[in-house]
Amino acid sequence: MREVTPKRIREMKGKEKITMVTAYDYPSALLADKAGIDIVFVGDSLGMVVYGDNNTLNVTMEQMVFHTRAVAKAVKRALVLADMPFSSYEVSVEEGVKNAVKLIQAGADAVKIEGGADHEKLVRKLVRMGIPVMGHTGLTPQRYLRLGGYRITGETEEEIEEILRDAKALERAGAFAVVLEFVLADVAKLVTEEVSIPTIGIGAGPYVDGQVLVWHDLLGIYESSPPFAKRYAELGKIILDALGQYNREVKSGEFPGREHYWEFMDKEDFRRKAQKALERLGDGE
Ligand SMILES: Nc1nc(=O)c2c([nH]1)NC[C@@H]1CN(c3ccc(C(=O)N[C@@H](CCC(=O)O)C(=O)O)cc3)CN21
Ligand SMILES: CC(C)C(=O)C(=O)O
Ligand SMILES: [Mg+2]
Repeated sequence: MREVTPKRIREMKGKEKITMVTAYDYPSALLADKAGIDIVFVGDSLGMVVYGDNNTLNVTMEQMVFHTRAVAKAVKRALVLADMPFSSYEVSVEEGVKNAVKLIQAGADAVKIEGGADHEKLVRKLVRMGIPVMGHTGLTPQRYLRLGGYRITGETEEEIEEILRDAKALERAGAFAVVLEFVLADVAKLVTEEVSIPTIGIGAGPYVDGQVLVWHDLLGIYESSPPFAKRYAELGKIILDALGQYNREVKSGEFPGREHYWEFMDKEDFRRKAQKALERLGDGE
């Protein structure tokens, strides 16, 4: 059992802000855990930032299982959370349960689903069988086609009602937290006051119980980050500079330098051995 548990996350509401960041591979997860992040999250955003799609709809259970395994091997302290991908839980509660189990068996401590009120039965079932669940409302990227793109939510009475209904349904069904994505800050504040479980915002302002960002946005290695993401570094630029320098040094002969290769000290010794080796090859023909 890792140090940060769903119970601990629940207890942080109103006391200490919850930090969450995505990670999709072993070295990244190692760093996120070392930095003291509370929740290391294998998001289905990997379909976009790792696999190059322009939405998250093609992400498969197989991909989520493989990336979750790599991340779970690295994390010692943080809670490991895995996204349920599009179509892995909508068809039936049975299928949702089977797929959630696959992510848990890959090393996740909890799973996240998009929506709330529509999945109350699934959430209740998972929680009763011992799988902690995080919900997700506001902008739900798996509804990309119906939404016609990614935009802010919570502007109309109907949307505010829908977001509140989702959050309350998740609370009732036993979810341990809920993500509020791209929600007007006033609405996120209202939801945070209305439910007893922590709210974790992304593009939802400061009046929430925690924040989540996508790895590639935070570190500056993705060209089309959402407008609400803060870039804490420009790793893309650093990587580009390093690769450019490598390319130039190989072309010019500067790399490999003397410290990066090994050679015979005694050239006569080498000449004799090489001669023997060449002769033996000749015999075999
Ligand atoms: N790299 C990355 N970061 C994210 O935060 C993220 C993903 N990917 N993929 C899954 C979802 C999708 N999210 C997004 C993506 C784009 C916008 C965005 O750029 N909105 C624009 C308008 C875009 C449009 O017109 O389609 C805006 O200015 O509001 C918002 C949320 C958040 N999530
Ligand atoms: C944007 C976050 C909350 C997410 O669901 C993801 O990264 O997949
Ligand atoms: Mg997601």
